[in-house]
Amino acid sequence: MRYSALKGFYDVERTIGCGGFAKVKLATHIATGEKVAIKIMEKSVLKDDLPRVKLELKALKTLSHSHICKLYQVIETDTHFFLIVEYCSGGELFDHIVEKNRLTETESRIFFRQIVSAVAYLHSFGYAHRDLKPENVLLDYAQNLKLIDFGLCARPDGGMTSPLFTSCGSPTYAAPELVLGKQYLGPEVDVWAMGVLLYALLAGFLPFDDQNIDSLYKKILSGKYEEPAFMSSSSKKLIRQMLQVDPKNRITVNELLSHHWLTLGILDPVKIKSDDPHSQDNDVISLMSQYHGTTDDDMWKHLKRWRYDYDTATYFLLLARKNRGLPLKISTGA
Ligand SMILES: COc1cc(O)cc(Nc2ccc(C(=O)Nc3ccc4c(c3)C[NH2+]CC4)cc2)c1
Repeated sequence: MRYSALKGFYDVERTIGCGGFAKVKLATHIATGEKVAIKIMEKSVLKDDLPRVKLELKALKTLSHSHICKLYQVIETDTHFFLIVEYCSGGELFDHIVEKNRLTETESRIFFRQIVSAVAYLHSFGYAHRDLKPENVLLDYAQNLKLIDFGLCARPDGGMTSPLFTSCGSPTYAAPELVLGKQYLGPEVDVWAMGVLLYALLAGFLPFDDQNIDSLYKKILSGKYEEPAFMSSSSKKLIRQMLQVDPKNRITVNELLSHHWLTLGILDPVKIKSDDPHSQDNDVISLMSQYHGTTDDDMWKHLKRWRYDYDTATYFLLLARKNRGLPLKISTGA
């Protein structure tokens, strides 16, 4: 299908993912030649899910973290939403686990620290992801972990206190209180899902799995799962603390940050460090101001409105190129 809104700005290539009401295409940002992913959503299909898109956009525009997939540009037409985001060339963490059968405790620790850092950062803004599953955890070119798909994330008014009613996310990772449709508070749901993720990293299969949805729910509500013999006792203990049926007994994200299993071999607790969301980079600014035939000051004034338009994408993508030690260039694509 031709997307005229992208014409001249992005060369759209193959489909790399398709979820419920969205399709994700690989594309090239013409001005910089950088690869991007474009999440395409048809408004007619979205219908009453439209507020979720608005909520995700609001979240993504405030979030800037090395382990959260970056938003570059938003294009809205009468019929579509286009989210231009960071291309995670390593694909899904899930495929990485399957390929290696299961990961060692050290490999799992490295990935899990990144997940906890991203989720703690998200929670510090009062958001909960609520759909943490291996398919929503991608890898970039350097095997850094990237959280994606904040379509279900919630920022209930008044931070995390107000209960969220909508049951959402995929059942295999759904916490018991979600399965019961109980009033629940976001953060604990993410801790349960991270427990399922850590189990999948270490075991290579899921703690609760069943073809039949009712028996899957029964297993989740029982909180009983197999503890493979090859798992270390400290790993088993940590997973038990995360897969507590009663959310009140579950370990919190903050306790995870300094948990000995996570800090083993690394002195400091996991940092929720976020690279400065919108730092001013003068090399990129001067290249863009030359290209636009304007002054550095005016270019920065224009950029720091963070409109998430094509110039915002060009700025972020040139910054990404610079961080990869590549030469900076802007071309007309002609
Ligand atoms: C903020 O980031 C978001 C937000 C959102 O709502 C959805 C996404 N979705 C993405 C889905 C996939 C990719 C992606 O890059 N997928 C990808 C890349 C490379 C390969 C694969 C998938 C699979 N085969 C191996 C190679 C990027 C964003 C992001």
